[in-house]
Amino acid sequence: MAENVNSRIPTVVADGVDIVYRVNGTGGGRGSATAALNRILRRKQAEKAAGVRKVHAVRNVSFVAYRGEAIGLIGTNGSGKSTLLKAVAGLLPVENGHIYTDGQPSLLGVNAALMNDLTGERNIFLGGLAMGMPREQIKERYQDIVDFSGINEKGDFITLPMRTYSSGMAARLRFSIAAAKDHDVLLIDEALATGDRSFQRRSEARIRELRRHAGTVFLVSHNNKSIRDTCERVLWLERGELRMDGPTEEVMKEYEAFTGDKAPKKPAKAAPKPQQKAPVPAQDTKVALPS
Ligand SMILES: Nc1ncnc2c1ncn2[C@@H]1O[C@H](COP(=O)(O)OP(=O)(O)OP(=O)(O)O)[C@@H](O)[C@H]1O
Repeated sequence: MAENVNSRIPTVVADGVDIVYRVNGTGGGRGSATAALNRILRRKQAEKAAGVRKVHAVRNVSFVAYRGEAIGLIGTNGSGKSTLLKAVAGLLPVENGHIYTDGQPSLLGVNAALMNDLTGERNIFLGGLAMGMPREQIKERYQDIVDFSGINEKGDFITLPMRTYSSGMAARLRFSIAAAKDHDVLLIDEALATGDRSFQRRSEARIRELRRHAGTVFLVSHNNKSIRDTCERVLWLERGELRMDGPTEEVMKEYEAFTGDKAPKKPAKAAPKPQQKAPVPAQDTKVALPS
């Protein structure tokens, strides 16, 4: 019953959010050959080309997230998932609309603070401090973080600089540091994609735990299984717009039909499904992948 009450407490409210990137100097550097070429080729637009180009990454997105929810954010490449997360974390301004958050959102908490030239060990302290953990608490949780990350499974890597880690190892350490703290709102961008299966399982279990501690978790992933295993609600963004917001299975079915992922694994069993595949609009698929 207590959970029911908790689940009605809003933690993130996005109200008609637009996010626009402004890219400077899309015409090339002032004196560069590219700029000169641009002027020749696009005389009329020369001024425009030297100016600012806008990328409208998120369009009129509204949703309310509640305490205790784990919400998956899905969508094809370039659909605005990371952008929306950054805005919820307060790292990007919104052009129109508002984002309200209750508590401190952490975009995997420590990305910005970690330093490649420092050892994993040092980075655990740095990341912990950046998330506002007291030094004593970091010391207490240090070994758990190392064990969770699995960095030392194949040798004493935690005492080596982070630049010597593979991208998967670095992502695991980042997630492990971030997950050591109970967050009000934890925003996870693809962290689970880089780890191996056993790390993914540990991470998923930890996400479930974080939810129980009354936080809200957002998970961006292209791994549909991770989304299904971790989230009970999914927001589907496409070309910056919120296409669907609903229970995981409902949204995933539509999304997989859209991306064509609903590959018939066992044709014999798939017999009744062609009906669902047929209504997928062909144009949608065509416009879905800008990058
Ligand atoms: N720093 C930036 N400057 C300009 N445009 C950007 C910037 N970052 C992202 N974009 C653009 O914003 C749009 C949304 O990008 P975003 O990274 O949010 O998508 P995504 O759904 O997270 O993609 P992916 O699944 O490929 O990671 C894209 O068109 C992208 O080109």
